Amino acid sequence: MGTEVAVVGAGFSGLAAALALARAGVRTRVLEARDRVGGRVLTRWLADGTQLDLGAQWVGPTQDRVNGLLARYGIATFPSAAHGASPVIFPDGRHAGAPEAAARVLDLLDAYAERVDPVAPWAGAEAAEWDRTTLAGWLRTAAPDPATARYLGRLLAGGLLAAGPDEISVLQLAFYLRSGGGSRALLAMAGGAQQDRIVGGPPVLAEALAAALGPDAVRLSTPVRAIAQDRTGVVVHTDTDRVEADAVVVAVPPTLAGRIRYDPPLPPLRDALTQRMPMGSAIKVHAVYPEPFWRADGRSGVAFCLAGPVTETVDNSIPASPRGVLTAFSYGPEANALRRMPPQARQASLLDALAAVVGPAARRPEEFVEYDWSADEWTRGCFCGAPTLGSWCGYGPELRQPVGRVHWAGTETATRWAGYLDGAIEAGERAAAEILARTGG
Ligand SMILES: Cc1cc2nc3c(=O)[nH]c(=O)nc-3n(C[C@H](O)[C@H](O)[C@H](O)COP(=O)(O)OP(=O)(O)OC[C@H]3O[C@@H](n4cnc5c(N)ncnc54)[C@H](O)[C@@H]3O)c2cc1C
Repeated sequence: MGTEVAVVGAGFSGLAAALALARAGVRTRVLEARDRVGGRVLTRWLADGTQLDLGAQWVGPTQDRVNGLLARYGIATFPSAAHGASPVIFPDGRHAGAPEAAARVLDLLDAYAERVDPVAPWAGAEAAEWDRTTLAGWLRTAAPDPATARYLGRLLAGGLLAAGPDEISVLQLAFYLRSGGGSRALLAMAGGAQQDRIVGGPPVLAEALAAALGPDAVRLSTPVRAIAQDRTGVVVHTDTDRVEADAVVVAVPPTLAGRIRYDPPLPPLRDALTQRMPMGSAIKVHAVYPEPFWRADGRSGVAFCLAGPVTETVDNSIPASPRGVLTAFSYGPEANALRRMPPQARQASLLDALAAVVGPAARRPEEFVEYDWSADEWTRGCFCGAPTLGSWCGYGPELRQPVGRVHWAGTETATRWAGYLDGAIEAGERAAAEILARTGG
């Protein structure tokens, strides 16, 4: 009998790992807690066929892995909508351009990113200092004025990592910029990570990957509770079953990997890492209107807000539907404040924020759809997990280091486009390659 590998999690990372192993002739069994594949992607359809992507939604240039898979399975994309002005909205309600000095500070951060090794961010000469410096603290001296500091704090900590600028280190940000190819690649719509959307939504690709694995390769509604290993193999325990294998790929965010029981227990530094990579905190809501009325006023619906519960809005209407979809993102402390509100007050606060972007008609959507990934047992936050202050240097080397027969995947372990669908695929393929290298596959 040949090698057999169990994969925990049927997100893009677990599916990519399983496919790479299956292609090399390795028998795989994917165990997925939810009753669906795809993980942090979820598309909901309104009765008239309007597509609402509640999780990941964009792909862009240089994301070669995800774009390659879309091409392989014949799944089309369409450009994100942005017709008209895309202002920054200041706390006094003024619509204007981004603070002028922001570009210079971004250049400086991009230069920092160039000095980070995406495989070993903890290893650089400045790593320790950057790892203990918060983005907010750094901006207090690097940005020439408070408005620029506020703008960049919300843009970078919020927009990229769904956190507050007090919560992330300069090293984590520099790593993230490096991993995605620089601030412009990460932040731009056209030419950047927000360029395109997927016809049918990202779950279509996850379902294509699962189908390529063949029937019965993925077991849904099967949370993995424990992983035991010894000299001869691993045993993966679910609520009802035990799966024996030669190795296991754990393709879930580190914080969820820490909720699985291990026998023998994880080494101290690896377990400590799982305690120090909390998920980001984002709330993504969709307000749906009979049409994208803001376009008639010359507004794109794309805006960046310097105050209030919403940091970013985008026009998420799709070409195939006449309806207008405005999507708002709230991050970090602002998202947490929203969670503390009763649902009606939360909705009113979010619609007020949309009204500040496109006018009072925003307060009367036909549909209002929110999804909070922090409330989801099998994700517990988004967009991804990130090391807390000091943790890259303290525990980074444990991130991808296998523990015996247990290998680690998930977008958090990627070196390129970490935090994204593309990074999830890289990570899965890398974990598969580790196993193949060790089994001579
Ligand atoms: C709101 C939002 C917006 C985003 N926007 C974008 C975007 O526009 N573009 C982009 O590229 N990325 C985006 N992302 C990030 C992207 O979704 C993730 O990087 C990617 O989906 C991560 O894939 P993964 O396989 O590493 O992890 P996951 O998708 O989290 O997969 C892990 C899987 O493991 C399962 N699981 C967890 N614990 C267990 C267990 N104990 N036993 C069995 N199964 C378990 C989970 O159910 C899940 O299916 C976004 C994410 C969110 C939530």
